Amino acid sequence: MNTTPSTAAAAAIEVRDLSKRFGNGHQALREVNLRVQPGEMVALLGASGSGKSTLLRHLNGLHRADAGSVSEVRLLGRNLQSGGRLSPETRALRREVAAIFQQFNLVERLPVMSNVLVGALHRLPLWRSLLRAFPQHELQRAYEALRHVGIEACAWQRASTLSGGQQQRAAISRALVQGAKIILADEPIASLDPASSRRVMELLAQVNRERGVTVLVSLHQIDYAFAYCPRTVALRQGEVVYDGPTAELSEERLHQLYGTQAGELLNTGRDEAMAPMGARSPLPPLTAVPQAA
Ligand SMILES: Nc1ncnc2c1ncn2[C@@H]1O[C@H](COP(=O)(O)OP(=O)(O)OP(=O)(O)O)[C@@H](O)[C@H]1O
Repeated sequence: MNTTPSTAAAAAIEVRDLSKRFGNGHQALREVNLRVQPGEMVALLGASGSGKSTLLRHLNGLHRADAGSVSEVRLLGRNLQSGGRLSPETRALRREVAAIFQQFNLVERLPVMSNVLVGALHRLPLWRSLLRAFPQHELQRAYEALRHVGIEACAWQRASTLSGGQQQRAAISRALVQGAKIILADEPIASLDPASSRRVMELLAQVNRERGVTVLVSLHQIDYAFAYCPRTVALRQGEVVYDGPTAELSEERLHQLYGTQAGELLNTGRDEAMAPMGARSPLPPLTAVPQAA
């Protein structure tokens, strides 16, 4: 993937001068500027509390920037919010964006299949979406998406019964069914074991590679960024302190950028992130999952 932004095409994600001070006075983001081109897979790296979740939430309108500021967030060339106000396009734009956020991922009491079919709701006429009357081809698409991520056997289980890794895979199938052009994933591998982490990252990378979906994924540790994301944007105390090729983020550089916090981003199992997928066969191509119209 290209890591050098070109100015010609509309960016998938464009953030200008984004600042956020919460009601308690805490400044979580400071004049963040970011441009992500369509088809990029970018890691958003930072120690705990550096503003990763806050930034991602601004990108789907869950948070609004400081009122009256000059901030602007544009997705796919369209305005999502500016000056702390959501644009009338927000709703339409949310259909193009899949958010894989831990707290809001799945409706736990509903079956996995119902959660995945939520991705298709925006394509249905009102009466069908009110009655949750999904046409056969949408059911088929949802089933194929679950099959692709390897959890079709769980289709009719309550979402609450899935493991953490399976829940993330269900959320990725929902993104496939939605036909999202952008995936925002907020620490999708936090608290997963290495094998599940690799599986989730491989799936995100595959959707990026084969469907051209732009992926912005927040990560606590650099290892998985090295393995899967050509570009890294690093935050420290709400500021972008690095934006460039992940390969150039050496351990020494991280120490320069983060000082004592660098240990939080390093350590861990680079070997685990880089390890081959083991005896399991590689992921089949995504062609089995029909594209959303
Ligand atoms: N609603 C809120 N009200 C007040 N402060 C908040 C709110 N949400 C986040 N913060 C603060 O803003 C800062 C950035 O938080 P954020 O959750 O974005 O960090 P993060 O990089 O995602 O951290 P982690 O890796 O631990 O998830 C933190 O200091 C946090 O306590």
